[in-house]
Amino acid sequence: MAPSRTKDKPDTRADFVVVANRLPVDKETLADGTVRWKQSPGGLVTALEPVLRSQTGAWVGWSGVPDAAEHPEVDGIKLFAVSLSTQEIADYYEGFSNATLWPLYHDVIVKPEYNRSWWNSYVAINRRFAEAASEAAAEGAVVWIQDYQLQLVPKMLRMLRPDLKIGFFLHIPFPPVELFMQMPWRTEIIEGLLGADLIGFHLPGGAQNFLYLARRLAGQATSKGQVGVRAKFGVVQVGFRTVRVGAFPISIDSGELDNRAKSREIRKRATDMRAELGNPKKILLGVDRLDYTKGIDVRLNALSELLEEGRVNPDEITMIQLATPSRERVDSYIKMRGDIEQLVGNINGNFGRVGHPVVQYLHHGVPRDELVSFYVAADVMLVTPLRDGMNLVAKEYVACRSDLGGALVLSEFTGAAAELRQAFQANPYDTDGVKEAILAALEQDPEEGKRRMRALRRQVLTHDVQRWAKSFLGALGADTDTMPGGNRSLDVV
Ligand SMILES: Nc1nc2c(ncn2[C@@H]2O[C@H](COP(=O)(O)OP(=O)(O)O)[C@@H](O)[C@H]2O)c(=O)[nH]1
Ligand SMILES: O=P(O)(O)OC[C@H]1O[C@H](O[C@H]2O[C@H](CO)[C@@H](O)[C@H](O)[C@H]2O)[C@H](O)[C@@H](O)[C@@H]1O
Repeated sequence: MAPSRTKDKPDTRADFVVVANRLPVDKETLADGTVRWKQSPGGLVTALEPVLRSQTGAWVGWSGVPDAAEHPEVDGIKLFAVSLSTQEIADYYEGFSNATLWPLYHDVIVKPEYNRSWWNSYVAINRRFAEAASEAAAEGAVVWIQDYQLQLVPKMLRMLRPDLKIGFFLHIPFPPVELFMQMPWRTEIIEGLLGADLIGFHLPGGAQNFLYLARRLAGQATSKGQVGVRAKFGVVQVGFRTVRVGAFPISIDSGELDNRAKSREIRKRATDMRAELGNPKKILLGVDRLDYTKGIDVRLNALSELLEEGRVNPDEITMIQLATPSRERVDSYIKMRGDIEQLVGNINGNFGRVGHPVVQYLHHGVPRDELVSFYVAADVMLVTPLRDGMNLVAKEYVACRSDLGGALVLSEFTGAAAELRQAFQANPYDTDGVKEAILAALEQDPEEGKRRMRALRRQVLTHDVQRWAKSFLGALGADTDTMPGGNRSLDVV
């Protein structure tokens, strides 16, 4: 992706429009006042950017900073910026989206805050996104709305533009009824979502939870059978309209990543990295936004106990934790950062040597090629969320391992766990279980490791993001003939 210059709002309407809280690029103003655009954080953008590039479409979203109304141009994608003020970012994004909905939908790992002025802002900003989408969409266009920040947009947009085909995809878990019922504006949210023609979740469980709540809160007639994966959709009857509900596990551009990871430059960089780290026997790796859902503390606590018990030798391992800054003004994130950094400090204080910290922790993102080199270099990938909608990092690691090396430790509570069955899976709340999974990954027999990695790669390479988009958009009734791939050829040794 090469963001180039900014321009006026695109003057033609598009037949295919993605609406997401974030644009694929964030605006950054450097100390000398120059402006540059860089890829936005998170898996939603990683997944959708190649999909939109393969279609001629438009993307409606926010540029990540206050009061920015420029419309950057990215690889031919028309970008429609939605401007948010500082107060709106505090109320709609940091408040209702990330201190109410995010924890409620992630098993209330921290306590959700229910604040009426945040809700009012959420309604107002959802209306602004609906108006922007309406402006961007041509007559009869397909509009694909993304994620929890925009759950009211489907209904608002339908009222503005009944001619459109409207899809909605939720990138995070959809909670069970016992938790969702806490939400003071629960009926408004269910009715907002029901404005779509098709509502997608990563897993059948989320779809099932939604169907139950549509029946209970919106009083709609719904199907009762089990929802399948990319098949056997649920149905909600809303007056004369039929809304379909399905499970579509998201993925990555696995073929592209597989090729990139095989390049000579990446291989060499991975070898150099190992040498820079002092050629440890084993490299362990964590790659996450710094978020309390990701269970960074889970893996650090497990590692700390293994070191204390002498079951892992600190001279033989290095753990690298990349932690991209995220939602840094939200209280729970501020506290968690302190907790994680203290844990890292404790491990290094107790088990490190001068020139050899056991855990190398970076609180900033690294360039994509550097990240890919880390994946290639790592012997054990640690993915231990307490809850995660999918977790693309787990799939990226697998896509980078055409050498069939490496081992994946994976929390059962990620969406990815349903597909990556040959990973070393563990319950992140069971510290002993996580320790056993880490030890098993560190000590795996190389032939057994190859067998596992071959099976993981078969799943990731045949279920890529193009297939995800094609299955969702096909079910929505969009024309998917121009979309590439969906069933890339296997390239496993
Ligand atoms: N370039 C780069 N990408 C990163 C970095 N850290 C995380 N990512 C990407 O961010 C995405 C995270 O997606 P996912 O695991 O689904 O978790 P999410 O953050 O909750 O969306 C993946 O595509 C990662 O490759 C980094 O340091 N550099
Ligand atoms: O936009 P931010 O507040 O900086 O957060 C980044 C994104 O985080 C979340 O990502 C989710 O989507 C991934 C792709 O489907 C999925 O793998 C992961 O489990 C989710 O956590 C969030 O849902 C996005 O809206 C944010 O842009």
